[in-house]
Amino acid sequence: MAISVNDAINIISNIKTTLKYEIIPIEDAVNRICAQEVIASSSLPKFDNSAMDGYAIIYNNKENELEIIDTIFAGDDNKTALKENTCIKIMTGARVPLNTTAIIPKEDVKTIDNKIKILENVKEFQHVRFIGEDIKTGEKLIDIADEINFAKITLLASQGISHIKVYKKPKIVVFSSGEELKLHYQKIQDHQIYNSNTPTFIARAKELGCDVTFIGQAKDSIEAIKELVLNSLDADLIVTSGGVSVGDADFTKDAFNELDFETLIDGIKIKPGKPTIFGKINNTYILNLPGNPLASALIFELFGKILIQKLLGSSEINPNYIETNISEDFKTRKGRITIIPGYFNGQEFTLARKRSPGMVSILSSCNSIIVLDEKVEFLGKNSKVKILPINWKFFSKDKKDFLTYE
Ligand SMILES: Nc1nc2c(c(=O)[nH]1)N[C@H]1C(S)=C(S)[C@@H](COP(=O)(O)OP(=O)(O)OC[C@H]3O[C@@H](n4cnc5c(N)ncnc54)[C@H](O)[C@@H]3O)O[C@H]1N2
Ligand code: MOO
Repeated sequence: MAISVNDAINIISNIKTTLKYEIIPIEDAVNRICAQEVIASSSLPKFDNSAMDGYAIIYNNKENELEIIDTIFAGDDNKTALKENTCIKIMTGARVPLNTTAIIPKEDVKTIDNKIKILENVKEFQHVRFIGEDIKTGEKLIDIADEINFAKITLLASQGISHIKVYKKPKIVVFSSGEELKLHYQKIQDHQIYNSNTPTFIARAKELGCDVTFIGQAKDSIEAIKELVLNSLDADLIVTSGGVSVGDADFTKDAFNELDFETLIDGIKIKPGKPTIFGKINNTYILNLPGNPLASALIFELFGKILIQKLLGSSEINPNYIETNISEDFKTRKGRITIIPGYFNGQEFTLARKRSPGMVSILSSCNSIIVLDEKVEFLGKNSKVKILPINWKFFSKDKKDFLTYE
C-alpha cells in the first residue's frame, strides 16, 4: 500500500548501512565522506609572523628613527631580538623577532641610510599574525561523516596530513527492464525505444559519488530479472526502472518476491512516481523506480538522493531548500503531493510546463524541483515556494550584477 511522502523519507533516512572504509591520499578525497575525526595537531599560524613586507618594530619606538639591524625572510630560523630604537626588515610570512609589537609596511617608511622613519600612524600589534589565531592545536577540523571538499583539503594539507580515512564509495548497480527497450548504442526498430533511464541513473549516481556498474538490460521475464538481481547482490544498491506497474508484462515485483525481497516501501503517495518500490534482499537495497522517465528521475531526485547520502555515510541526509517566489500563476489538482521541476534564475522559480511523467525533454533545462503539498490548488505569481536544488554550480548565461545592493 502506498505510504506518505514523510513516511517514505523516514524509512529511507533510517535504513541500516554497513559502511566500509579505505585510506586514500587527500588529493583523491574530494567529494568523499570522511570516516575519521581530524583534530589539529599544530596551531596555525605556527608562530607569530608578519602579514606585510616591511619592518618589525617596538611599538613605543614609533616616533623615533630606527636602525635596521637584520633582515628576516619567510622560512628563516632567525633568532635576532629587537632592542630599543632598532628595527628588523621582514618579509610576509616570516617569524617576527622577539619583542616585536608592530609591523610597519615598507611603503609607510622613509629610509635614511641604514635607518627608517615611520610616516604613518601605527597601531600596537598591527600586521602581526598571531600563533593559533587561525587554528588552535586540539581544535576539531573535520568530523566523521563530513563531506570532503577542496576547502577541507586545505585544512588537511595545512596540517601536513597526506592520507585520510574515507568511506568506500557505495556500489550501485543499474538496470532496466522492458522488451521495448534497446540501449543507445544498439540498432532499434520502429516499435522499440531507447533505454534512457539506465544511462540517466548511471550518470546521476556517479555524479553523487557512487561506484556504478551497468549490468545490462533484463528481458521482461521473472527469470531474467531474477538472474540480474542475483548477479548484483554484492552491490549496496540496485536501481532499476520499469515493470513496477500492473501491466501484464510488469514482472519486476514478482521476480523480487521470489528472491526474498523485504519490502520497505510499496508505493508512495506522490505524483508522479507513485508505483515506486523500495526494499532489500540480504544487505542489498533495491530501488525500483517507475519506467516513465520524468517520474523516475524526479523520484530519484527526492528519495534516491537521500538514500545515496545514507549509503555514502554522510551526516547530511536532510534535503535543504531555498525560499523564493514563483514567476507566474500556477493551478493544479489537489489531492496528492506533487514534484514539479523548474528553473530558478536567482530571483524567481519558473515551473516547467511540459512535465508529463513519460517525457524526457524538460529536466535538462531545470535546476531545481519543488514538492507541493496535496492541499495546494493554486499559487499566485510571487507566491513563496521552497526549491530543492538539483545540481548547483550556480552560473548563468546572462551577466548578473552581484556587486550592487539596493
Ligand atoms: N492501469 C494502470 N496503469 C498504469 C498505472 C496504474 O496505476 N494503473 N500507473 C502508471 C504509472 S503512474 C506509471 S509511472 C507507469 C509505471 O510503469 P512501469 O514502471 O511498470 O514501467 P513500464 O510500464 O515498463 O514503462 C512505463 C513507460 O516508461 C517507458 N520506459 C520504461 N523504461 C524505460 C527506460 N529504461 N528508458 C526510457 N523509457 C522507459 C516505457 O516505454 C513506458 O512508456 O505505469 C502507468 N500505468
Ligand atoms: O509514476 Mo507515474 O509516472 O506517476 O505517472
